[in-house]
Amino acid sequence: MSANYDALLVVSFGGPEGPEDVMPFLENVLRGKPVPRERMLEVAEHYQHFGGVSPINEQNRQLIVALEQELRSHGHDFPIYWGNRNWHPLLADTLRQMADDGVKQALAFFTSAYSSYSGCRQYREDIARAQETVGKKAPQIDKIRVFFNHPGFVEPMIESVQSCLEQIPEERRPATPLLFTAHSIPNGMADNCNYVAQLQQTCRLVAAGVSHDKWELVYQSRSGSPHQPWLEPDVCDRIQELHSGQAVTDVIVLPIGFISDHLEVLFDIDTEAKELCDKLGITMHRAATVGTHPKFVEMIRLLIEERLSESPNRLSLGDMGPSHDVCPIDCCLYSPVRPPSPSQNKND
Ligand SMILES: C=CC1=C(C)c2cc3[nH]c(cc4nc(cc5[nH]c(cc1n2)c(C)c5CCC(=O)O)C(CCC(=O)O)=C4C)c(C)c3C=C
Ligand SMILES: [Fe+2]
Ligand SMILES: [Fe+2]
Repeated sequence: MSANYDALLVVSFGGPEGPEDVMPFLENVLRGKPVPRERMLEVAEHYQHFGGVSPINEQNRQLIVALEQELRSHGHDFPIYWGNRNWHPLLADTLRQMADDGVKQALAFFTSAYSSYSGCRQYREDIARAQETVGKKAPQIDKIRVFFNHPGFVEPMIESVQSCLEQIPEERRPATPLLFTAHSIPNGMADNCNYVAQLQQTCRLVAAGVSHDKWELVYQSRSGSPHQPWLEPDVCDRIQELHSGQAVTDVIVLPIGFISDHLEVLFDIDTEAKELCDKLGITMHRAATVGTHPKFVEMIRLLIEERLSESPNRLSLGDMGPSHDVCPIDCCLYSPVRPPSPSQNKND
Protein backbone atom coordinates (compact mmCIF):
# COMPACT_ATOMS: atom_id res chain seq x y z
CA MET A 1 0.00 0.00 0.00
CA SER A 2 1.57 3.42 0.83
CA ALA A 3 4.32 4.23 3.27
CA ASN A 4 1.58 4.35 5.89
CA TYR A 5 -0.64 1.38 5.15
CA ASP A 6 0.51 -2.14 4.41
CA ALA A 7 -2.83 -4.04 4.39
CA LEU A 8 -6.61 -3.76 4.19
CA LEU A 9 -8.83 -5.27 6.86
CA VAL A 10 -12.48 -6.05 6.00
CA VAL A 11 -14.49 -5.88 9.23
CA SER A 12 -17.91 -7.51 9.30
CA PHE A 13 -20.63 -9.06 11.40
CA GLY A 14 -20.12 -12.77 10.76
CA GLY A 15 -22.72 -15.49 10.51
CA PRO A 16 -23.17 -19.17 11.32
CA GLU A 17 -22.09 -21.73 8.74
CA GLY A 18 -23.89 -24.76 10.13
CA PRO A 19 -26.75 -25.65 12.55
CA GLU A 20 -24.40 -26.09 15.52
CA ASP A 21 -23.02 -22.56 15.05
CA VAL A 22 -26.40 -20.83 15.39
CA MET A 23 -26.81 -20.59 19.19
CA PRO A 24 -23.18 -19.65 20.00
CA PHE A 25 -23.32 -17.06 17.19
CA LEU A 26 -26.51 -15.52 18.61
CA GLU A 27 -25.06 -15.57 22.15
CA ASN A 28 -22.17 -13.50 20.74
CA VAL A 29 -24.50 -11.10 18.89
CA LEU A 30 -26.72 -10.46 21.91
CA ARG A 31 -24.12 -10.43 24.71
CA GLY A 32 -24.80 -7.33 26.83
CA LYS A 33 -27.86 -6.36 24.78
CA PRO A 34 -31.24 -6.20 26.50
CA VAL A 35 -32.97 -8.55 24.08
CA PRO A 36 -35.50 -11.09 25.36
CA ARG A 37 -34.46 -14.75 25.25
CA GLU A 38 -37.65 -15.51 23.26
CA ARG A 39 -36.48 -13.22 20.48
CA MET A 40 -33.13 -15.01 20.38
CA LEU A 41 -34.90 -18.36 20.00
CA GLU A 42 -37.17 -16.92 17.31
CA VAL A 43 -34.16 -15.68 15.32
CA ALA A 44 -32.45 -19.07 15.84
CA GLU A 45 -35.47 -20.62 14.10
CA HIS A 46 -35.01 -18.28 11.14
CA TYR A 47 -31.41 -19.42 10.78
CA GLN A 48 -32.31 -23.11 11.18
CA HIS A 49 -34.89 -22.59 8.42
CA PHE A 50 -31.88 -22.03 6.12
CA GLY A 51 -29.90 -25.04 7.40
CA GLY A 52 -28.13 -22.92 10.03
CA VAL A 53 -26.15 -21.10 7.35
CA SER A 54 -26.12 -17.35 6.83
CA PRO A 55 -24.82 -16.37 3.39
CA ILE A 56 -23.01 -13.37 4.90
CA ASN A 57 -19.62 -15.08 5.25
CA GLU A 58 -19.69 -16.39 1.69
CA GLN A 59 -20.77 -12.94 0.48
CA ASN A 60 -17.80 -11.39 2.25
CA ARG A 61 -15.45 -13.97 0.71
CA GLN A 62 -16.80 -13.07 -2.73
CA LEU A 63 -16.44 -9.34 -2.01
CA ILE A 64 -12.82 -9.89 -1.00
CA VAL A 65 -12.04 -11.89 -4.18
CA ALA A 66 -13.60 -9.12 -6.32
CA LEU A 67 -11.71 -6.46 -4.36
CA GLU A 68 -8.38 -8.29 -4.71
CA GLN A 69 -8.85 -8.26 -8.48
CA GLU A 70 -9.90 -4.59 -8.47
CA LEU A 71 -6.89 -3.55 -6.39
CA ARG A 72 -4.41 -5.66 -8.36
CA SER A 73 -5.66 -4.30 -11.68
CA HIS A 74 -5.03 -0.77 -10.36
CA GLY A 75 -1.49 -1.47 -9.25
CA HIS A 76 -2.04 -2.19 -5.54
CA ASP A 77 -0.57 -5.42 -4.24
CA PHE A 78 -1.26 -5.24 -0.52
CA PRO A 79 -3.00 -8.13 1.24
CA ILE A 80 -6.66 -8.15 2.34
CA TYR A 81 -7.54 -9.62 5.73
CA TRP A 82 -11.03 -10.31 7.09
CA GLY A 83 -12.25 -10.36 10.69
CA ASN A 84 -15.76 -10.58 12.19
CA ARG A 85 -17.40 -9.43 15.39
CA ASN A 86 -19.57 -12.47 16.03
CA TRP A 87 -18.29 -15.49 14.13
CA HIS A 88 -15.15 -16.96 12.63
CA PRO A 89 -12.84 -15.60 11.40
CA LEU A 90 -12.96 -13.51 14.59
CA LEU A 91 -11.14 -10.18 14.70
CA ALA A 92 -8.65 -11.22 17.40
CA ASP A 93 -7.50 -14.23 15.34
CA THR A 94 -7.20 -12.09 12.21
CA LEU A 95 -5.19 -9.38 13.99
CA ARG A 96 -2.85 -12.05 15.39
CA GLN A 97 -2.30 -13.33 11.86
CA MET A 98 -1.69 -9.79 10.60
CA ALA A 99 0.87 -9.23 13.35
CA ASP A 100 2.59 -12.55 12.54
CA ASP A 101 2.73 -11.47 8.88
CA GLY A 102 4.43 -8.24 9.89
CA VAL A 103 1.53 -5.85 9.19
CA LYS A 104 2.11 -2.61 11.10
CA GLN A 105 -0.68 -0.32 9.92
CA ALA A 106 -3.90 -1.21 8.09
CA LEU A 107 -6.98 0.53 6.75
CA ALA A 108 -10.29 -1.04 7.77
CA PHE A 109 -13.40 -1.28 5.61
CA PHE A 110 -16.51 -1.86 7.77
CA THR A 111 -19.42 -3.51 5.95
CA SER A 112 -21.84 -0.91 7.37
CA ALA A 113 -22.76 1.98 5.08
CA TYR A 114 -24.24 4.09 7.91
CA SER A 115 -23.18 5.48 11.29
CA SER A 116 -24.61 3.68 14.31
CA TYR A 117 -23.28 2.14 17.50
CA SER A 118 -23.36 -1.34 15.95
CA GLY A 119 -22.05 -0.25 12.55
CA CYS A 120 -19.32 2.14 13.74
CA ARG A 121 -18.39 2.50 17.40
CA GLN A 122 -18.91 -1.16 18.35
CA TYR A 123 -16.64 -2.27 15.47
CA ARG A 124 -13.99 0.20 16.69
CA GLU A 125 -14.37 -1.22 20.22
CA ASP A 126 -14.09 -4.76 18.79
CA ILE A 127 -10.83 -3.80 17.05
CA ALA A 128 -9.46 -2.18 20.22
CA ARG A 129 -10.26 -5.34 22.20
CA ALA A 130 -8.62 -7.52 19.55
CA GLN A 131 -5.52 -5.27 19.63
CA GLU A 132 -5.37 -5.68 23.41
CA THR A 133 -5.65 -9.46 23.06
CA VAL A 134 -2.81 -9.58 20.52
CA GLY A 135 -0.66 -7.19 22.53
CA LYS A 136 2.15 -4.83 21.52
CA LYS A 137 2.76 -6.32 18.08
CA ALA A 138 -0.90 -5.76 17.02
CA PRO A 139 -1.24 -3.54 13.92
CA GLN A 140 -2.59 -0.01 14.13
CA ILE A 141 -5.92 0.22 12.30
CA ASP A 142 -7.67 3.24 10.75
CA LYS A 143 -11.32 3.06 9.72
CA ILE A 144 -12.49 4.06 6.23
CA ARG A 145 -15.35 6.60 6.24
CA VAL A 146 -19.01 5.57 6.01
CA PHE A 147 -20.19 5.48 2.40
CA PHE A 148 -24.00 5.91 2.51
CA ASN A 149 -23.85 8.81 0.01
CA HIS A 150 -21.01 7.57 -2.20
CA PRO A 151 -21.98 7.19 -5.88
CA GLY A 152 -20.49 3.67 -5.87
CA PHE A 153 -23.10 2.66 -3.26
CA VAL A 154 -26.05 4.69 -4.54
CA GLU A 155 -25.78 4.02 -8.29
CA PRO A 156 -26.01 0.19 -8.14
CA MET A 157 -29.18 0.57 -6.04
CA ILE A 158 -30.65 3.00 -8.58
CA GLU A 159 -30.04 0.29 -11.20
CA SER A 160 -31.67 -2.42 -9.10
CA VAL A 161 -34.77 -0.33 -8.32
CA GLN A 162 -35.00 0.71 -11.99
CA SER A 163 -35.06 -2.93 -13.07
CA CYS A 164 -37.89 -3.62 -10.58
CA LEU A 165 -39.87 -0.65 -11.91
CA GLU A 166 -39.46 -2.03 -15.42
CA GLN A 167 -41.14 -5.29 -14.35
CA ILE A 168 -44.29 -3.31 -13.48
CA PRO A 169 -46.73 -2.22 -16.23
CA GLU A 170 -46.10 1.45 -16.96
CA GLU A 171 -49.57 2.66 -15.93
CA ARG A 172 -49.16 1.07 -12.46
CA ARG A 173 -45.66 2.40 -11.77
CA PRO A 174 -46.41 5.90 -10.36
CA ALA A 175 -48.71 4.45 -7.64
CA THR A 176 -46.29 1.67 -6.63
CA PRO A 177 -44.92 2.12 -3.11
CA LEU A 178 -41.11 1.94 -2.99
CA LEU A 179 -40.19 0.74 0.50
CA PHE A 180 -36.60 1.14 1.63
CA THR A 181 -35.83 -1.08 4.63
CA ALA A 182 -33.10 -0.79 7.24
CA HIS A 183 -32.29 -2.62 10.49
CA SER A 184 -34.45 -1.19 13.26
CA ILE A 185 -32.46 0.02 16.26
CA PRO A 186 -33.50 1.33 19.69
CA ASN A 187 -34.57 4.99 19.61
CA GLY A 188 -31.96 5.61 22.30
CA MET A 189 -29.27 4.37 19.91
CA ALA A 190 -30.66 6.35 16.97
CA ASP A 191 -30.64 9.56 19.09
CA ASN A 192 -26.82 9.46 19.37
CA CYS A 193 -25.86 8.99 15.74
CA ASN A 194 -26.71 10.04 12.20
CA TYR A 195 -28.21 6.65 11.24
CA VAL A 196 -31.70 7.91 10.33
CA ALA A 197 -30.54 11.14 8.64
CA GLN A 198 -28.03 9.20 6.54
CA LEU A 199 -30.61 6.55 5.61
CA GLN A 200 -33.08 9.25 4.58
CA GLN A 201 -30.41 10.87 2.44
CA THR A 202 -29.60 7.58 0.66
CA CYS A 203 -33.31 6.87 0.12
CA ARG A 204 -33.79 10.35 -1.37
CA LEU A 205 -30.83 9.85 -3.70
CA VAL A 206 -32.03 6.44 -4.93
CA ALA A 207 -35.63 7.64 -5.33
CA ALA A 208 -34.45 10.72 -7.26
CA GLY A 209 -32.25 8.48 -9.43
CA VAL A 210 -35.33 6.57 -10.60
CA SER A 211 -37.61 9.68 -10.51
CA HIS A 212 -40.05 7.95 -8.15
CA ASP A 213 -41.87 10.10 -5.54
CA LYS A 214 -43.82 7.42 -3.70
CA TRP A 215 -41.11 6.15 -1.35
CA GLU A 216 -40.81 5.55 2.37
CA LEU A 217 -38.13 4.46 4.82
CA VAL A 218 -39.34 1.54 6.96
CA TYR A 219 -37.58 -0.89 9.28
CA GLN A 220 -36.97 -4.63 9.70
CA SER A 221 -35.30 -7.11 12.07
CA ARG A 222 -36.41 -5.45 15.34
CA SER A 223 -34.97 -7.42 18.26
CA GLY A 224 -35.85 -5.29 21.26
CA SER A 225 -37.81 -5.84 24.39
CA PRO A 226 -41.43 -4.75 23.89
CA HIS A 227 -40.80 -2.15 26.64
CA GLN A 228 -38.18 -0.31 24.64
CA PRO A 229 -39.03 1.97 21.69
CA TRP A 230 -37.29 1.00 18.43
CA LEU A 231 -37.40 2.69 15.03
CA GLU A 232 -40.73 2.19 13.24
CA PRO A 233 -42.74 1.43 11.16
CA ASP A 234 -41.93 -2.23 10.61
CA VAL A 235 -42.00 -3.20 6.95
CA CYS A 236 -44.78 -5.79 7.37
CA ASP A 237 -46.96 -3.44 9.44
CA ARG A 238 -46.56 -0.79 6.75
CA ILE A 239 -47.44 -3.18 3.90
CA GLN A 240 -50.56 -4.18 5.84
CA GLU A 241 -51.49 -0.50 6.36
CA LEU A 242 -50.92 0.38 2.71
CA HIS A 243 -53.16 -2.50 1.71
CA SER A 244 -55.91 -1.36 4.12
CA GLY A 245 -55.81 2.22 2.84
CA GLN A 246 -55.88 1.71 -0.92
CA ALA A 247 -55.72 -0.89 -3.68
CA VAL A 248 -52.04 -1.82 -3.87
CA THR A 249 -51.05 -4.18 -6.68
CA ASP A 250 -47.25 -4.01 -6.46
CA VAL A 251 -44.63 -3.00 -3.94
CA ILE A 252 -40.88 -2.61 -4.43
CA VAL A 253 -38.69 -3.41 -1.42
CA LEU A 254 -35.01 -2.44 -1.32
CA PRO A 255 -33.06 -3.37 1.87
CA ILE A 256 -31.08 -0.13 1.60
CA GLY A 257 -29.65 -0.59 5.11
CA PHE A 258 -27.50 -3.56 4.08
CA ILE A 259 -24.79 -4.21 1.53
CA SER A 260 -25.64 -7.87 0.84
CA ASP A 261 -28.59 -10.26 0.81
CA HIS A 262 -27.72 -11.93 4.11
CA LEU A 263 -30.11 -13.88 6.30
CA GLU A 264 -31.97 -10.85 7.70
CA VAL A 265 -32.87 -10.03 4.07
CA LEU A 266 -33.66 -13.63 3.09
CA PHE A 267 -35.90 -14.17 6.10
CA ASP A 268 -37.44 -10.81 7.05
CA ILE A 269 -38.00 -9.63 3.47
CA ASP A 270 -37.89 -12.57 1.05
CA THR A 271 -39.79 -14.91 3.38
CA GLU A 272 -41.96 -12.91 5.83
CA ALA A 273 -42.75 -9.77 3.82
CA LYS A 274 -43.18 -11.84 0.64
CA GLU A 275 -45.63 -14.21 2.37
CA LEU A 276 -47.63 -11.22 3.60
CA CYS A 277 -47.70 -9.69 0.11
CA ASP A 278 -48.80 -13.03 -1.37
CA LYS A 279 -51.59 -13.23 1.21
CA LEU A 280 -52.76 -9.69 0.38
CA GLY A 281 -52.56 -10.23 -3.37
CA ILE A 282 -49.67 -7.78 -3.78
CA THR A 283 -46.73 -8.56 -6.10
CA MET A 284 -43.51 -7.90 -4.18
CA HIS A 285 -40.50 -6.88 -6.28
CA ARG A 286 -37.29 -7.15 -4.31
CA ALA A 287 -34.48 -4.87 -5.41
CA ALA A 288 -31.00 -6.31 -4.98
CA THR A 289 -28.46 -5.00 -2.47
CA VAL A 290 -25.09 -3.88 -3.86
CA GLY A 291 -23.27 -7.18 -3.20
CA THR A 292 -20.26 -7.37 -5.53
CA HIS A 293 -21.54 -4.87 -8.09
CA PRO A 294 -18.45 -3.57 -9.96
CA LYS A 295 -19.26 0.05 -9.02
CA PHE A 296 -19.39 -0.92 -5.34
CA VAL A 297 -16.09 -2.79 -5.54
CA GLU A 298 -14.59 0.21 -7.34
CA MET A 299 -15.94 2.44 -4.54
CA ILE A 300 -13.93 0.54 -1.94
CA ARG A 301 -10.78 1.01 -4.04
CA LEU A 302 -11.55 4.74 -4.39
CA LEU A 303 -12.08 5.08 -0.63
CA ILE A 304 -8.72 3.41 -0.04
CA GLU A 305 -7.00 5.63 -2.61
CA GLU A 306 -8.53 8.69 -0.93
CA ARG A 307 -6.60 7.80 2.19
CA LEU A 308 -3.36 7.36 0.27
CA SER A 309 -3.61 10.69 -1.55
CA GLU A 310 -2.29 14.09 -0.48
CA SER A 311 -5.16 15.84 -2.31
CA PRO A 312 -8.03 13.35 -2.32
CA ASN A 313 -11.14 13.56 -4.47
CA ARG A 314 -13.73 12.71 -1.78
CA LEU A 315 -16.81 11.74 -3.80
CA SER A 316 -20.30 12.09 -2.34
CA LEU A 317 -23.83 12.75 -3.60
CA GLY A 318 -26.55 14.93 -2.06
CA ASP A 319 -26.07 17.67 0.51
CA MET A 320 -24.46 15.90 3.50
CA GLY A 321 -20.93 15.79 2.09
CA PRO A 322 -18.32 13.08 2.65
CA SER A 323 -18.32 11.76 6.22
CA HIS A 324 -15.33 12.14 8.58
CA ASP A 325 -12.27 9.88 8.19
CA VAL A 326 -11.57 9.91 11.92
CA CYS A 327 -14.55 9.48 14.23
CA PRO A 328 -14.94 12.23 16.86
CA ILE A 329 -14.58 11.05 20.46
CA ASP A 330 -18.36 10.87 21.03
CA CYS A 331 -19.18 9.28 17.64
CA CYS A 332 -22.08 6.79 17.83
CA LEU A 333 -22.08 6.49 21.64
CA TYR A 334 -24.71 4.18 23.16
CA SER A 335 -25.51 2.75 26.58
CA PRO A 336 -28.36 0.26 26.35
CA VAL A 337 -31.33 0.93 28.62
CA ARG A 338 -32.35 -2.24 30.45
CA PRO A 339 -35.97 -3.37 30.19
CA PRO A 340 -37.98 -3.22 33.44
CA SER A 341 -38.20 -7.00 33.82
CA PRO A 342 -34.70 -8.54 33.86
CA SER A 343 -36.17 -12.01 34.41
CA GLN A 344 -37.29 -11.86 30.77
CA ASN A 345 -33.71 -11.85 29.57
CA LYS A 346 -31.09 -14.42 30.41
CA ASN A 347 -28.38 -12.10 29.04
CA ASP A 348 -29.02 -9.28 31.52
C1 LIG B 1 -29.42 -2.99 19.69
C2 LIG B 1 -29.33 -3.10 18.40
C3 LIG B 1 -29.29 -4.35 17.65
C4 LIG B 1 -29.65 -5.64 18.02
C5 LIG B 1 -30.20 -6.12 19.33
C6 LIG B 1 -29.38 -6.48 16.90
C7 LIG B 1 -29.59 -7.86 16.86
C8 LIG B 1 -29.29 -8.67 15.79
N1 LIG B 1 -28.72 -8.32 14.58
C9 LIG B 1 -28.55 -9.40 13.81
C10 LIG B 1 -28.01 -9.48 12.52
C11 LIG B 1 -27.42 -8.40 11.86
N2 LIG B 1 -27.32 -7.13 12.29
C12 LIG B 1 -26.65 -6.39 11.36
C13 LIG B 1 -26.33 -5.06 11.43
C14 LIG B 1 -26.74 -4.20 12.45
N3 LIG B 1 -27.39 -4.54 13.62
C15 LIG B 1 -27.68 -3.40 14.34
C16 LIG B 1 -28.32 -3.31 15.57
C17 LIG B 1 -28.80 -4.41 16.31
N4 LIG B 1 -28.87 -5.70 15.90
C18 LIG B 1 -27.17 -2.31 13.58
C19 LIG B 1 -27.24 -0.85 13.99
C20 LIG B 1 -26.58 -2.81 12.44
C21 LIG B 1 -25.81 -2.00 11.42
C22 LIG B 1 -26.57 -1.79 10.23
C23 LIG B 1 -25.55 -1.49 9.20
O1 LIG B 1 -25.28 -0.31 9.00
O2 LIG B 1 -25.00 -2.46 8.64
C24 LIG B 1 -26.30 -7.23 10.26
C25 LIG B 1 -25.60 -6.80 8.99
C26 LIG B 1 -24.15 -6.67 9.15
C27 LIG B 1 -23.46 -6.35 7.85
O3 LIG B 1 -24.08 -6.25 6.80
O4 LIG B 1 -22.24 -6.22 7.90
C28 LIG B 1 -26.76 -8.49 10.57
C29 LIG B 1 -26.59 -9.72 9.73
C30 LIG B 1 -29.04 -10.53 14.54
C31 LIG B 1 -29.03 -11.97 14.05
C32 LIG B 1 -29.50 -10.07 15.76
C33 LIG B 1 -30.06 -10.86 16.87
C34 LIG B 1 -31.26 -11.21 17.05
FE1 LIG C 1 -28.29 -6.40 13.98
FE1 LIG D 1 -19.08 6.85 14.04
